Amino acid sequence: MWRRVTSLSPVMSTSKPTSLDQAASGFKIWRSSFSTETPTLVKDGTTSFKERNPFITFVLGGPGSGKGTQCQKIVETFGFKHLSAGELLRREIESNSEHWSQMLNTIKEGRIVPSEVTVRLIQQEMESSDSNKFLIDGFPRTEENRIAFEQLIGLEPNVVLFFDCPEEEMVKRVLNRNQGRVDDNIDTVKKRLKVFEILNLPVIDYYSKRGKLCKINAVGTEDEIFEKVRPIFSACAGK
Ligand SMILES: Nc1ncnc2c1ncn2[C@@H]1O[C@H](COP(=O)(O)OP(=O)(O)OP(=O)(O)O)[C@@H](O)[C@H]1O
Ligand SMILES: O=c1ccn([C@@H]2O[C@H](COP(=O)(O)O)[C@@H](O)[C@H]2O)c(=O)[nH]1
Ligand SMILES: [Mg+2]
Repeated sequence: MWRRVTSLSPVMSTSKPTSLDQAASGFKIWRSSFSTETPTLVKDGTTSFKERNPFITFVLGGPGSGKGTQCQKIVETFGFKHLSAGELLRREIESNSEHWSQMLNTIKEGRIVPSEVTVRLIQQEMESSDSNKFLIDGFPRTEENRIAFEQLIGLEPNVVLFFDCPEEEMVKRVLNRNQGRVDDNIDTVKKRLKVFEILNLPVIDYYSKRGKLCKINAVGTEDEIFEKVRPIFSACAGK
């Protein structure tokens, strides 16, 4: 059972990534079910997921920066499998899965769902996919997310895209999105922007230092932005 342990504001003043992430979710996690050992991840009885040597792209950026829009174009042009972490969580909520109400509240408040939950959902989707090229959109949101992915999946991303967009533009896009999302309102957007700045920017910084970051100016039309994305994948796809 998840239990509310803190409010958002004290979270913002602490600097420890692990407790930050847990507190950002607003819930205590059932740590007992969390193993840090790399699982065998056997897909068909013979090949582990890791042995498939998948090409993994993390797609990061603030709320409304255009991650989903650009992922769609990458899928159409380069045939990747698109996994939106937020979408996977929304699907869990819609299917009334265990903890759906905690997930819904977390999303309404712009906080972060525990890593274990999100990584398991991503893992299931990757393992059951026929594709070997993945766009993981909106994940990792925190340093703890990043570490949990590396430990559970046993892999790092090949490339990390970062859609860099001014806050004013992101707010405008989110408020005009009109897709009925519970977090597309000004109060939640303000919280999501804060969470992005405090928890997600350190992840972006980490990948920048590892030489994996492709920073893209996300201002312009959707097509203009895609023309900056295209060369990143053309190099490996021959298109
Ligand atoms: N370059 C652009 N110019 C104007 N509007 C855009 C652009 N790219 C996307 N949009 C629109 O902005 C909204 C947000 O885009 P999108 O859903 O792709 O963002 P996102 O980064 O996935 O956001 P979130 O993190 O909230 O899921 C959508 O309504 C989309 O149609
Ligand atoms: O790894 C993740 C991804 C998302 N969330 C929660 O979902 C919402 C919406 O995510 P989008 O990527 O914008 O669709 C996000 O604000 C978080 O509350 C998450 O917890 N962990
Ligand atoms: Mg999105």
